[in-house]
Amino acid sequence: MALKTLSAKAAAALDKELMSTGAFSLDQLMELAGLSVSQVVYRVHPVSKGRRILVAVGPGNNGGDGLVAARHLRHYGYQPTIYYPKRPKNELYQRLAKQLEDLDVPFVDDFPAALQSTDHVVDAIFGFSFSGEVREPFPAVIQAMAETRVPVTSVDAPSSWDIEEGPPKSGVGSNFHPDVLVSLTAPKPLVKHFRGRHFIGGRFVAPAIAKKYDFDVPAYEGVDQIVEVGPEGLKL
Ligand SMILES: NC(=O)C1=CN([C@@H]2O[C@H](COP(=O)(O)OP(=O)(O)OC[C@H]3O[C@@H](n4cnc5c(N)ncnc54)[C@H](O)[C@@H]3O)[C@@H](O)[C@H]2O)[C@H](O)CC1
Ligand SMILES: [K+]
Repeated sequence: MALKTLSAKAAAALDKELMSTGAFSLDQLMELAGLSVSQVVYRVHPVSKGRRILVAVGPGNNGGDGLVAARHLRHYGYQPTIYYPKRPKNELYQRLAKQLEDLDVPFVDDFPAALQSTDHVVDAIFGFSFSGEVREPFPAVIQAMAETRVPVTSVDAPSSWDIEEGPPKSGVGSNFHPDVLVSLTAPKPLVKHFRGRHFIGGRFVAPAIAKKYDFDVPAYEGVDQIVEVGPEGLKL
């Protein structure tokens, strides 16, 4: 079954609908999104491959997913480190950061330096609301993720990629190809340019809503919050 995708506009509308007529709160959706990300990391990078996970956190909800994932990873026995250069005043993000501080998760200022001593990177900088050229301080971070040999898992989108068109033709991000992608609820059109391991997460969409937005809810198994998309497409 070929993958149906959600444009940036449709993904934002779906988000809004889930939090209005769908009766979800943002905390709930973010918790489930971040839980999905943590399960993907556990699947592709078990603790035996190294405990150190560097999470690059952006200023929006994509970053919030990264903070939640880091908390779950800490409880699974990993040692997450957070790079969070633009911290919004918003209460939700402050609470997520406090929860990590209470678990003694370190926050660092120098991303390239932290990259020297990590086993895996989670890219939670930008998701479906990214547009235009990457602004400071993130160009050097994207560049470091593009150049490193440490595997990178991107949350919802490889940060700096255009949601519809994929990697920029030149400049920052044009050479960024993460190893793993976790699409939340449904893949975005950029996925046609992605060549790594691809998972769908965000197990919270009712069938009627998926039908309205014309995407497929994958066949999640048991207690899994994620499904890997094989070369043959989505298992339904
Ligand atoms: N329904 C779901 O699947 C859910 C997904 N979630 C996650 O939320 C993000 C989308 O979050 P949003 O807050 O709308 O935006 P982003 O995090 O993608 O980024 C906005 C943030 O970034 C800044 N920004 C935009 N462009 C640039 C740029 N060129 N340079 C620098 N900064 C930029 C902008 O100003 C904002 O501050 C989705 O992808 C999922 O990961 C939810 O967690 C739950 C529901
Ligand atoms: K991302």
